[in-house]
Amino acid sequence: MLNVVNVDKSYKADGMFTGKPRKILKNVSFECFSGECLGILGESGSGKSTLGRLLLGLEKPDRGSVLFEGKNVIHRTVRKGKLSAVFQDYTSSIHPMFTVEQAILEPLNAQQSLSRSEKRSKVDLLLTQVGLDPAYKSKYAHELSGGEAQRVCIARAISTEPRCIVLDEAVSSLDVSVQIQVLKLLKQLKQLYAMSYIFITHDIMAASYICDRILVVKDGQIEETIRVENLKEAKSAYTQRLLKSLISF
Ligand SMILES: Nc1ncnc2c1ncn2[C@@H]1O[C@H](COP(=O)(O)OP(=O)(O)OP(=O)(O)O)[C@@H](O)[C@H]1O
Repeated sequence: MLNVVNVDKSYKADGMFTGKPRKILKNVSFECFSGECLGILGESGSGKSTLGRLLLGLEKPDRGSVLFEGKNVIHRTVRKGKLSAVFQDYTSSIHPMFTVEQAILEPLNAQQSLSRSEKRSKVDLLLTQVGLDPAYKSKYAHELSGGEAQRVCIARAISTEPRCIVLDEAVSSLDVSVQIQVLKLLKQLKQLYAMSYIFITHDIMAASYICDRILVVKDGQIEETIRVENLKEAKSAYTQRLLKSLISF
């Protein structure tokens, strides 16, 4: 369904137009299958979020391509309504001047097929599906807790019934107890909407709870691909280190 083929990506060292480019992603190839939750696990700076932006068509690879159902995601029409995202920073993901209803309606408004009243009742349904009372629709972002705000971001991400959601550290900023609730919710919604997830994280516990398969990224390369049930046999030093830290904890 989502195919990454021989992708390279570099950035200028200072992020500007001067300086020597540094290769952040090196010949990355993999596929995320329909209905799968694919984890992308790696330490800070390994290139996970860069990969996430390329998957969403927000940036262009220097070499190679990202194909969604055979078509390049760089074209807006290929990803519109079918690919969506939930990021770590839930507070800035919701426009401060928007009510929850306006935030959820944003992607829905691009859909011509729904009438205004259909869109309104869809907002109520989406809020219920993410475990929030429909009365939340008149609240603003600053009136929400972290967990509530992330639920609103999830409601917005599923509003167009996408085929795939890229979740970049989507639970990392939440309290541990709220993380578990949101992970459970994501699992239920994945079933309900028959979606795929790309779950970007440095948290092996969260990844092993929600993912079917995990790609371990190191220095911009895929070090290992492993099914969650085989995690204990992971070869990469990074994964072994993470597993050990869990056991000693
Ligand atoms: N727009 C940019 N311009 C220049 N360098 C960048 C840019 N985006 C990312 N980088 C660099 O690319 C490297 C990989 O960053 P990236 O955010 O993809 O890593 P990550 O694995 O997601 O890290 P973290 O877990 O800390 O978020 C970092 O060294 C970062 O400084």
